[in-house]
This record gives sequence, structure tokens and C-alpha cells, in this order.
Amino acid sequence: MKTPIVAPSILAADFANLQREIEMLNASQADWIHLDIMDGLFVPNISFGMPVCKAIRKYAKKPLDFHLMIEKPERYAKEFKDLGASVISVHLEACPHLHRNIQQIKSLGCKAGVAINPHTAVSLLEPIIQEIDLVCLMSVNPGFGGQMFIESTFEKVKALRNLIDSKNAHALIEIDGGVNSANARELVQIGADVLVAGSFVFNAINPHQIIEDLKRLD
Ligand SMILES: O=C(CO)[C@@H](O)[C@H](O)COP(=O)(O)O
Repeated sequence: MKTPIVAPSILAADFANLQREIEMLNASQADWIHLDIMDGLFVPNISFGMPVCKAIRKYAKKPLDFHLMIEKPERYAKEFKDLGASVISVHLEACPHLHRNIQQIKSLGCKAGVAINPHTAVSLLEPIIQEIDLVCLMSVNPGFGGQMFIESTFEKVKALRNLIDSKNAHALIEIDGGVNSANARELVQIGADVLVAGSFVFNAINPHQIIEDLKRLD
């Protein structure tokens, strides 16, 4: 089985000890650091903004994967790029001009991702799948960490894998929400490339071991 990219979500970290948490990830086998930006409008929660991103960037030695759960993300794409973003994902449901958003992110030199909510059909990605570098499949309703994985995500992963392969597209499939040792193996087996894990990593007694286990699923 292929080795997934593991992207711990900093939302579940201890914010009172952010430097320590980032240094823990730097020393771990984590591939990316996932940053959940929530505006209290698109999702019913506010997470953190630019000053915290700046602090994360100061210590992070891994690529930063920004998941923008915000309205009008074009207002901030450049700032996130300047804050070290390697990947910027915007929500299909928040972007009436999604193609333009993708063009903007790519023109900044970042990988462009599109996130879709659990109720959003994979088929809606068909017109833009060849333009994007990553699809973030939400396996919980966005807005909060620590929620239960929604089982119907498995079928969406299969549908997305078929769509990407049938179009000879290159987008990575990222799974976000409720990822743990009970679902990770099947997700990768059916085509997931990137596993985002928040509470499963940061609430663990040994986060290094959890990250290692997510990478070695055989
Ligand atoms: O985007 C989100 C939630 O909206 C996710 O990135 C979660 O923060 C992942 O955390 P866990 O579900 O793994 O705790």
C-alpha cells in the first residue's frame, strides 16, 4: 500500500504551548502542517488568524497546508502565501467564482486545493478537476475538531478517485475530519493520498507514534 502524506491539524494543538507543539511536529514523521482558518461566517466557529499563523510559520519546518473555511478567500490568499503557504484550499460552497480563486492561488505560486463539505457531490468538481492540485474531502461538517468521521466519505473517495483517474488529472485526495486508526487504512486503500488528523494526534500520549502508525498502514 502507498504511504500517505500525513498532515496534523494544528487546531487540536495546545495553543498555550504552540512552539512546543510545532517543534514536536518538526521532529516527527508528519509531512505537512494543516492550518484550519475559520471566519465565523462560512462555518460557525472562529479559529485563529494572521498573528497565530505568523507564530506557526516562525517555527514550522514542514510545508504549510492552509484550509480556508472563509467567505471571499480571495481577500487573504496573498497574505497566506506570504505567511508561508504551500497549499491553499478554498471551499467550493463559499466560492461563486471558484475558477478565478484557483487561478489566483496558482498565480501566487501555491498549490491550489478545493474543499467540499460532506453534502456536496463529487461530480461538481468535474469541470475544474484538471486545474487543481488537491481536493480536500470533508469527512465531518467543517467548523470544529474532534468530530466523528462520516462513513459515507468512503463512497466519495471512490467516486473522486474514479473522476481523477478518468480525466488523467493529478489532484491529491485529502481527507479531513475524524481520521484515526480505524478508518485510515481503508481510506488509503481506496485512493486517499493525504490524511489530516487533529485530535487523534494531539490528544495522544505519544503523538510521534500515532503519526508513524498513520504513515505505516501495512
Ligand atoms: O477542518 C477541520 C474541521 O473543520 C479539520 O481539519 C479538523 O480540525 C480535523 O480535526 P479532527 O477531526 O481530526 O480532530
